[in-house]
Amino acid sequence: MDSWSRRSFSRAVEGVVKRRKHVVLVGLDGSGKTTALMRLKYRCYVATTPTIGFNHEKVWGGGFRWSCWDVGGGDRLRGLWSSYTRATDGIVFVVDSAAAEDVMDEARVEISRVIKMSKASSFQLNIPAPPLLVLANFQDQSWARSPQEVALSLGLNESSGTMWGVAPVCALTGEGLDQAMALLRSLIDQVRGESRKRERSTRDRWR
Ligand SMILES: Nc1nc2c(ncn2[C@@H]2O[C@H](COP(=O)(O)OP(=O)(O)OP(=O)(O)O)[C@@H](O)[C@H]2O)c(=O)[nH]1
Ligand SMILES: [Mg+2]
Repeated sequence: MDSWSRRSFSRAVEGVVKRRKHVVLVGLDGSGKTTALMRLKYRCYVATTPTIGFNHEKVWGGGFRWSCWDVGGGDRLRGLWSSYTRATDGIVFVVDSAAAEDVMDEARVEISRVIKMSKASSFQLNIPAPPLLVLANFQDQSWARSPQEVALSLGLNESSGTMWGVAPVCALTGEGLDQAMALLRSLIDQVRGESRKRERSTRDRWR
C-alpha cells in the first residue's frame, strides 16, 4: 500500500471509529426532551414550545459526539417514534420524575412499547437491540423520584433483552446531562462488545 492509500485507509478507519453515535430522544410531552437537547447544543437554557414533528442537532455530551433526534411526545406523534428508534445506536427516554402517578403509568406503557418495537425491529435487521437510557428529569423538584424509584415505576426490572440505565438530570440547569451521555456511551459499547463476543463464539462453533 503506498503512503497515499495508507493515509486514506486510516482516515476511513478513523471515520468509522469516531462516527457520531445516532441517538433518539422520546418520552411523554412536557418531559423535557427539547430542553435537554438545547442544553447539550448551546450549553444554556433555551425556552421551548411543544415539538410538532422532530428536532435534529449535532451535539457534544459526556465527551462524545452525537447526532440527536428529538421526536415530539404528544399522543398523536408517538406513532412516529418507531421510525426513529429503528437501527439507532441508543434510545433516550425522558421522564418527568416529579410527575403524578397517572403520568408515570402512561410513561410505563409508552416505554414498554418502545422496548418491544425496538427489539422487534432489531431482530428483523439482525442487529443487537440498542440500549435504553432513561433520563430521570426534573430533579430540581424536591418531590422528584430517585433513579431507583423511576426504574421501579417504569417496570424496567421486568424488561429483558434490552440493556438499560437511569440517570438523574435537570435539563433546566443541565445538571447530570454530561454524566448521562457518558453512561449512554458505555451502554452502547457494552452492547457492541457483547454482540461481537456472540458472533465470535458462533463462528468458533462452526469451525
Ligand atoms: N423545573 C424543570 N422544568 C423543566 C425541566 N426540563 C424541562 N422543563 C420545562 O418543561 C417544559 C417542557 O419542556 P420541553 O423540553 O418542551 O418538553 P418536551 O419533552 O420537548 O415536550 P414535547 O415537545 O411536547 O414532546 C418547559 O417549560 C421546560 O422549561 C427540568 O428539569 N426542571
Ligand atoms: Mg419538544
